[in-house]
Amino acid sequence: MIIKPRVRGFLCTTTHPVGCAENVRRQIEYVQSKGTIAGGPKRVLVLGASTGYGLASRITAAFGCKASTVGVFFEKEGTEKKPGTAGWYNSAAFHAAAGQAGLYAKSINGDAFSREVKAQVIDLIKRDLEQVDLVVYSLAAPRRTHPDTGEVFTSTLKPIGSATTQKGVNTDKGTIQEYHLEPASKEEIDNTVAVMGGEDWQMWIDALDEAGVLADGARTTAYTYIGEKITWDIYWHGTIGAAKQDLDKRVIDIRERLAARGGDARVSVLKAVVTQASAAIPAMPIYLAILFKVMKARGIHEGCIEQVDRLFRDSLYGDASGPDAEGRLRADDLELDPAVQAEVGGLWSQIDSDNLHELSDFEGYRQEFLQLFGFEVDGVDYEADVDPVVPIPKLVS
Ligand SMILES: NC(=O)c1ccc[n+]([C@@H]2O[C@H](COP(=O)([O-])OP(=O)(O)OC[C@H]3O[C@@H](n4cnc5c(N)ncnc54)[C@H](O)[C@@H]3O)[C@@H](O)[C@H]2O)c1
Repeated sequence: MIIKPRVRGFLCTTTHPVGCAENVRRQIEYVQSKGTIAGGPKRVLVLGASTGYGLASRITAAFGCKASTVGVFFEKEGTEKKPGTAGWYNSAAFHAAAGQAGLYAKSINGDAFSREVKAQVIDLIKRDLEQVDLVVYSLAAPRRTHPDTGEVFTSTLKPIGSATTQKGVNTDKGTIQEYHLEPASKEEIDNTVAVMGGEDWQMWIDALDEAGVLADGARTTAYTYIGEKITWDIYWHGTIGAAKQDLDKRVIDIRERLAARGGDARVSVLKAVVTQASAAIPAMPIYLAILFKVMKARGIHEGCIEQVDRLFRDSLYGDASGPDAEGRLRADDLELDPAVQAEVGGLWSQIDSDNLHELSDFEGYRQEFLQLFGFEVDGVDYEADVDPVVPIPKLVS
């Protein structure tokens, strides 16, 4: 099959297995070029391990720390007629590379919010690794079925308190538009917290600890975004921000639980990057396009792998950058540099459809977006026939 990108809004409905594999190969190469992470974990569970920050975490753990990894994700396999999801192909490529490097890697494809998947993971750890030293929580999901009540919660991306009108880019047309968003209802806020807040993270740690599969000194981290004024209306002060603030509350109990045996729990703040999750957030694509322009000009542009590699080396397993006043680990320092934010703010206030390409790196954003799905990756022959059926070795069903 010859596969071309088919983009609809913030989704690309096709994927390219070879391009996805190449993305994974490059991330591995990046981490290897930085050398071994001293004192890194040896047995790691990554929840949300197939794309974005979770994939980068799995790659950093495996190829930076030589860790055995268990990955959990929710992806679709390709068929003869239809490509699978990018996370499927990324995971197939990760498993192949880990196998070649002699690194243990097994994955579970299923709903991480469910009790069944938690039990499956615990069985797998008991059988193969005994315990884990690090649990990375990197799920980003639009909905969650509650394991106790069966209730289905759907998250929304809305402001809280008052309506907001935000600049955004129509990614199909490449034009700037104003987007009006009504404030979320109490129920919408609660539902978003139920999906993206810390309850499930806490359920995971409780279940793993009760099953005795957390090693003494085990650590866990969940990822958050805070950003600055430009995105606060829709992010930190909006429904998704409410969910992220729930992580900040839950981490205290989780930390106390792990500290009893010398372990630790931290929320880690990462910068804004292009992922399937962030592409869906209003105002994020245009913010990213401007941010890319500013950070690339200063030579400080970073993607998922650069961020997570730095987080592991400097904060999670290093002491170059300790917790902030709120106890969070930070890798978003370069994005939040006041000079960077001031420049982004200046461009933001001037941007319109006519100067979009001049004042922002919209082309860079568009390319990174397509690369998430394996397209526009250098060195890949997109005219060549490709088999969309790619097995994931060591997938536990
Ligand atoms: N993208 C950003 O700019 C950014 C910035 C800072 C923090 N973060 C945070 O990083 C975390 C990961 O986000 P991302 O942007 O890498 O997202 P992503 O969409 O790239 O990855 C989401 C992962 O979750 C998995 N997943 C989704 N639903 C699942 C389910 N029900 N069961 C099992 N797995 C499931 C997917 O398979 C995938 O592996 C989130 O907490 C996000 O808020 C993202």
